[in-house]
Amino acid sequence: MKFNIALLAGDGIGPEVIEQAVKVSDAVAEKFGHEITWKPALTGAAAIDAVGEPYPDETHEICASSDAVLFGAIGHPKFDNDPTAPVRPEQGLLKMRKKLGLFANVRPTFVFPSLLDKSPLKKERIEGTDLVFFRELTSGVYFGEKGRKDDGNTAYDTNMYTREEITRLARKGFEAAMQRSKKLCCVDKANVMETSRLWRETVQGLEKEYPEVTVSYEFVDAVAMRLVQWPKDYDVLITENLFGDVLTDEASVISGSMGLMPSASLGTSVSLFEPIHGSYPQAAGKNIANPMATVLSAAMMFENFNLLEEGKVIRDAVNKALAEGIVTEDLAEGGKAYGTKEVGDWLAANI
Ligand SMILES: NC(=O)c1ccc[n+]([C@@H]2O[C@H](COP(=O)([O-])OP(=O)(O)OC[C@H]3O[C@@H](n4cnc5c(N)ncnc54)[C@H](O)[C@@H]3O)[C@@H](O)[C@H]2O)c1
Ligand SMILES: CC(C)[C@H](C(=O)O)[C@@H](O)C(=O)O
Ligand SMILES: [Mg+2]
Repeated sequence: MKFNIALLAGDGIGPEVIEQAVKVSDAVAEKFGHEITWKPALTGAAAIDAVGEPYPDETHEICASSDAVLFGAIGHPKFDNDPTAPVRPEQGLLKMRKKLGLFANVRPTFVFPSLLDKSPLKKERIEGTDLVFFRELTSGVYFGEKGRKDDGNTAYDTNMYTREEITRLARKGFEAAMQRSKKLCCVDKANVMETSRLWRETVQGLEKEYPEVTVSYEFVDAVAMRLVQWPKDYDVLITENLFGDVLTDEASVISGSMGLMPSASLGTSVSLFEPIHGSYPQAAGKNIANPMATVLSAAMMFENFNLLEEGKVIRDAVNKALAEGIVTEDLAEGGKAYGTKEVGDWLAANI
């Protein structure tokens, strides 16, 4: 098959981890006889520096006309440390998600057998964990009205959801649950928030369409605790934008590192694949960031094209690297730490 893939490297470690994912994807393409044409485009702080805005129209055109988007990470301390900056890299990410209609962010959490003993969590608690978050990605408090009043001394962000936005995300969760263990957890704060009560009401209304799926409704604060205490109790979780953002970073402790967590953002047209981590500015240019989250995002990209064997060879290579200790410093624990590039080279050579 022939693919055009938009390549948005972004900031910080973005270009370094993207380079490895490209290398590994090219190795997969060569092995299976595919042809990938990469379409690099600007985003994040790099785009602000170059053209004054974080998601330029030209980048959008490239994304919208490609078969998929592979995204690194955006964000730079010069913006993080300046709350008054009028334009921010993160605005580009949100604009991109909205304009591409990427309403469902799929964030799997699973354990790697060779890392079980390295987790700060007890092995018997996490062994066998295999859960997936469906995080709503284009609405909620991220996109509601926000601003300042009282001469700048009062700030507000509005959380807002429509029944339709909840329904389309929840359906993705129900459908995934049907393919898995038929267990769905709706994570909300319905004891306090009206938006969460609409989530609960809407999901309850969908239950009759999926009679085989057992649905539980849990408050987000309790899930934050139970997720690391009894992760195996969960299978498919659906939740709003902000709760999903927070809980999925927390879930990275179960897998072993932020540098291992991939995601797929799905919507109405093109799909996007990105690690859940950020631009990790402390590591930028040092060749120490773990590229596996981005490499595994590329695996999700192949799988989304229904190229399951292609996805599997990437996963097998990552598992082999972890088992053989070909890891970056986040997983080295005093042992030998390989560079970002060396891990990428190893993975590509083992495809
Ligand atoms: N999707 C995105 O592009 C995205 C996501 C999150 C944060 N950000 C941005 O990134 C910048 C930094 O944010 P942050 O420090 O809160 O989050 P971060 O995810 O960049 O880093 C948090 C921590 O996670 C670990 N980590 C992250 N990626 C890693 C990797 N590939 N290998 C090894 N360890 C890794 C590191 O310990 C790091 O200190 C900010 O500007 C933020 O807005 C962007
Ligand atoms: C950078 C930020 C806007 C983004 C989010 O909150 O969605 C990030 O944390 C993520 O998880 O992709
Ligand atoms: Mg996040």
